[in-house]
Amino acid sequence: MKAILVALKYTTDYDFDISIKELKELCRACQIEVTHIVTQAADPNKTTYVGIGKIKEIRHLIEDEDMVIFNEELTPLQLRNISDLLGIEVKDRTDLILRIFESRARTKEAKLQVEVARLKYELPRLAGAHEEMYSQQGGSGFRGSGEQQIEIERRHIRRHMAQVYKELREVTKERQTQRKRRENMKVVALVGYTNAGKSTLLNLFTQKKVYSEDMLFATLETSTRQAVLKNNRTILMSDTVGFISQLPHHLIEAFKSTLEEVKEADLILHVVDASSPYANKQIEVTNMVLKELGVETPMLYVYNKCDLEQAEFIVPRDPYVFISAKNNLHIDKLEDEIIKIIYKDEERITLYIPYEEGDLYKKLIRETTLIKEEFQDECIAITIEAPTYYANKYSRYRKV
Ligand SMILES: Nc1nc2c(ncn2[C@@H]2O[C@H](COP(=O)(O)OP(=O)(O)OP(=O)(O)O)[C@@H](O)[C@H]2O)c(=O)[nH]1
Ligand SMILES: [Mg+2]
Repeated sequence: MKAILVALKYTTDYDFDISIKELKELCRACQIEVTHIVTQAADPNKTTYVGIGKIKEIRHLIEDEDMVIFNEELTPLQLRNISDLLGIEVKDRTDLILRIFESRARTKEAKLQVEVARLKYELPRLAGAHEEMYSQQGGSGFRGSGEQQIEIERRHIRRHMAQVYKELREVTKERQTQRKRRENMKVVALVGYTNAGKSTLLNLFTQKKVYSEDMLFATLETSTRQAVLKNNRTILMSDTVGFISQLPHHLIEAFKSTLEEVKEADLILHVVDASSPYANKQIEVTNMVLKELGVETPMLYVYNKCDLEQAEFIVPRDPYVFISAKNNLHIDKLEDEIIKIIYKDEERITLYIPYEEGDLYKKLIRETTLIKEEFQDECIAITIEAPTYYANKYSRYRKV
């Protein structure tokens, strides 16, 4: 499929460049070939987004393209007017992002979340499409029945939406109960701009395959895996959907429940593509979305792709590490930092476990960090780093 892209340049040049580059990436992810990029330095026009002169210019450009794609979410009015004027399919940035999410969603929850976002986007745009259709068919005479038809469709969508919401609530509840069974394990969430390298890092830690690709939004679901750190502690690591500037609001809403896990994590690894010329901006966008979600979890900045040259001057934000997930560089240092942060509230205790209580010994080894063990006559003396409440819970083992 081929498309002409249309963008307004009314913010600073810098943001404009990022956003055009991303729109092209979004097209690539949708297998759409870009033939022209039409820009205009102006504020958005209420009725046609770009000026009417630009619309004419676009109309002249159209040859064998299938659609014209606008760089921002168009209002229902703009969408209808532009479609009328151009006589070709008109899409916007939100529609592209929704499409990508639709094609990538795998779990039931992600599918339902995207469906909610899609329905919310479509509902107010329904009228536009139909009015156009009916006016083409027979002019004003059909108007009455056309409006009736729209009302029927609207009601249908609303009913469907209520059904999807209900299903979504059930699925979310199910996942939340599963999450409660995570024992004593610490949870580390990978968060960051799309294509930063989150899935690559998760793979490295868990040695299991999570889909990773040089493409926007390769990951849509929060996939959680166990990883064993070098202090032998098992943690849970979750991968999340990548962020992007101008992420449609409906999508943030829809994905809120998935991102709830980020809120409850013990640590966020904010993965940054340090080779991107837009690294600083991408950090800001990600932090803004997190703020909107009310996330206050401790954060460690992970500047990834340090094997490549830095395209932008980066003043690292504390605390931070520079790594390369793909080339396994400085992962040791990253692990040290993770351990330092997530186990900071633990204390060192020595317990004397009688040989008969081998199961307790195994449990403690699994749940805590073993510092030293000594096989004595009647018991094993273990020095461990464990949550502070362990001292109380196992007080009877603190003396021989
Ligand atoms: N050069 C280099 N490339 C890397 C590094 N880490 C990841 N990549 C590449 O960056 C691309 C994106 O990696 P992913 O792990 O899929 O990124 P992501 O953050 O999960 O992306 P989304 O799922 O879209 O949010 C892939 O082509 C990786 O091979 C690195 O350290 N160096
Ligand atoms: Mg990913």
